Amino acid sequence: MKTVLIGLGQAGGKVTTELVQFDARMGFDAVTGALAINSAKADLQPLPLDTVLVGQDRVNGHGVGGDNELGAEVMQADAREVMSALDGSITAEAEAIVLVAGLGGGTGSGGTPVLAKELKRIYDVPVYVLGVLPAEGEGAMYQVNAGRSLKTAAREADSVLLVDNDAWRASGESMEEGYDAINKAIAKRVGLLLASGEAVEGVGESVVDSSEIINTLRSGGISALGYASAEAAPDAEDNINTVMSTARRALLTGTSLPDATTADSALVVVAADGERIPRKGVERTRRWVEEETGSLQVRGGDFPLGSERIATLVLLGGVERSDRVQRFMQRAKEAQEAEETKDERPDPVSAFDNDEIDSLL
Ligand SMILES: Nc1nc2c(ncn2[C@@H]2O[C@H](COP(=O)(O)OP(=O)(O)OP(=O)(O)O)[C@@H](O)[C@H]2O)c(=O)[nH]1
Repeated sequence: MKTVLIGLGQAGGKVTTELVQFDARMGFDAVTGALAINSAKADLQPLPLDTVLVGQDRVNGHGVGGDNELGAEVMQADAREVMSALDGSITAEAEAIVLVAGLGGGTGSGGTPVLAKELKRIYDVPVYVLGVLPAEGEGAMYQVNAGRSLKTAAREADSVLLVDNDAWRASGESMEEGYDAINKAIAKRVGLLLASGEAVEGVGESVVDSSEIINTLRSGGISALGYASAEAAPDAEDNINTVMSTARRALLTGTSLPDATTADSALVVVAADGERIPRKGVERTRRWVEEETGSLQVRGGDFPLGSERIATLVLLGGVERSDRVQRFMQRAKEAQEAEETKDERPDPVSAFDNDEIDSLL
């Protein structure tokens, strides 16, 4: 899927850089343009990307300090400049735009829903958000920011693919130490998904294409991505169980959003040397994912690659009713209640079933 990436805030810029580098290293060519946006000049400087500094008149290049309302305001005020910087990158070949951000901070958290809304007004291609949820141990401000940003982004974008910062963190590592590894894990998984619609070797009926990713995400709301890999035998017939077991791990333990298994739709992608991919295994896995997620809209296909390993991706669309998302919204609500004496902001937990809540926009 030909994709334009836009990284917002510090986390957004770093994850976007990893994605661009992964795509180039693998020779996939799925990323057709990339831009980083921030209100903090120092965070933009090290990035090997085109950049736009927003909010200079308000924060003078120093960032918004975790204030996501200010993050939303500066993005709105500078929207025209951002849109014109993007103009050259979003060419006719682009099939999707992906906004990448940490939802717990200020610039990325506030700016992402604003920019998603602006982009949707102008472009016909889907606008997705790749949003990082704060880990459980991060402070109350991060949880509240992420709750509000997620609610608004889920409404404005076509889908918000969530990565929980607790999901791919090695045990014993601090959050800061873990960022590099988490960002690489995100880049590999999301990079493979984007490239799976770009099959480089071999074209067949069973090969996944971009429309299957788009259709899987069409249910809107929140999505999640699972991944697992294993050594593959040379004969496809011998890999049926391997495909099943990698899919099981991808969904149950290797997912970007732990415990989110109730979904409206799903896509299973099996990536490996085409000769090693068992059709029967893909089909059996597709049916298993149907049972596990309760969805009747489960697609499946191959991604032929020059690799002797089998990597299985499970993309889930419409996971907002799953326990995991509800638990996060509860966490955001509790964090907000703890601050309520200072702040009268509304309750983010009812995000998906209560219109009384104020969104960011
Ligand atoms: N996965 C990952 N998460 C990160 C990284 N850097 C920050 N975060 C998370 O993102 C959230 C903070 O967002 P940032 O991107 O740092 O904030 P910002 O958008 O730059 O906003 P301001 O600094 O307030 O202007 C927190 O939940 C962090 O845990 C990173 O490199 N990788």
